Amino acid sequence: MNDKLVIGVTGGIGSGKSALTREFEKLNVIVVDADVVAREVVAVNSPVLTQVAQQFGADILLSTGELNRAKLREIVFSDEHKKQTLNAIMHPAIRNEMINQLHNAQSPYVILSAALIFENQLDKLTDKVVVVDVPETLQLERASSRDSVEQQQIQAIMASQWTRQRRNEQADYIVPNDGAIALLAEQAKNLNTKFLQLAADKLINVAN
Ligand SMILES: CC(C)(COP(=O)(O)OP(=O)(O)OC[C@H]1O[C@@H](n2cnc3c(N)ncnc32)[C@H](O)[C@@H]1O)[C@@H](O)C(=O)NCCC(=O)NCCS
Ligand SMILES: Nc1ncnc2c1ncn2[C@@H]1O[C@H](COP(=O)(O)OP(=O)(O)OP(=O)(O)O)[C@@H](O)[C@H]1O
Repeated sequence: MNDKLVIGVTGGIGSGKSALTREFEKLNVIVVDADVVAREVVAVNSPVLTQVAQQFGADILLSTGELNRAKLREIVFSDEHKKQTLNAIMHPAIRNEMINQLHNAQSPYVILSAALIFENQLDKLTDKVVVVDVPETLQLERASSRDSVEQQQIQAIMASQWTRQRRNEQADYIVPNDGAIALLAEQAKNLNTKFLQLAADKLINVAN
């Protein structure tokens, strides 16, 4: 993405992307988060939410006009075709808004955090990709306790994402997250030093 260094952060559901990017935010790095953008594009009365309601029926909306996320999650992760329908509506809008936010970010480099970086070829927007890596059992445990969602549903979501091995093979950097959260802070600090250098190098290369 032109002269600005973009670092992707990815990992499966519950791997700890948000936990890691919070540490980068503490170092004043701007983070564009796909899950946050995915909520922004379906704001009440937005065109994307209208399309979702047209496809999935008006009862996918709560009485407040907001998206009933739990209901849509149950529908799309038990029916591949419906998931593809939702992805086709939402992913282009998410991508456009993420590009917009990356352009506007004012920090020496910017982070793009998304579970589906490789699946959706969002790595075309990034210079390097960090994979947050945990064993699948831990992913399942952490995601289901965070969201109070049955493990079976988390397993269905995991099955719709790349495997741990495939993701790790594509990584430029791997951050293990099977230890304490404090260890993430240390890893973020070390990577930040590296990325600031890469950002400076990129600026010089673009100028020449
Ligand atoms: C189905 C929805 C409404 C469920 O909402 P809910 O609040 O329960 O989950 P949330 O949005 O916090 O997502 C939790 C995690 O599920 C995984 N996930 C979400 N959507 C997808 C998807 N289409 N394919 C694979 N994994 C997904 C990601 O790891 C994500 O971090 C929501 O996930 C959604 O709008 N999904 C489509 C948009 C999307 O693909 N978002 C992922 C970022 S690109
Ligand atoms: N090292 C850790 N030790 C204990 N709990 C952790 C650790 N890292 C993350 N968690 C917890 O695990 C859960 C999942 O982490 P987080 O929300 O950062 O994952 P994520 O990759 O952003 O997930 P998603 O793709 O679903 O958005 C959270 O409740 C978080 O507080």
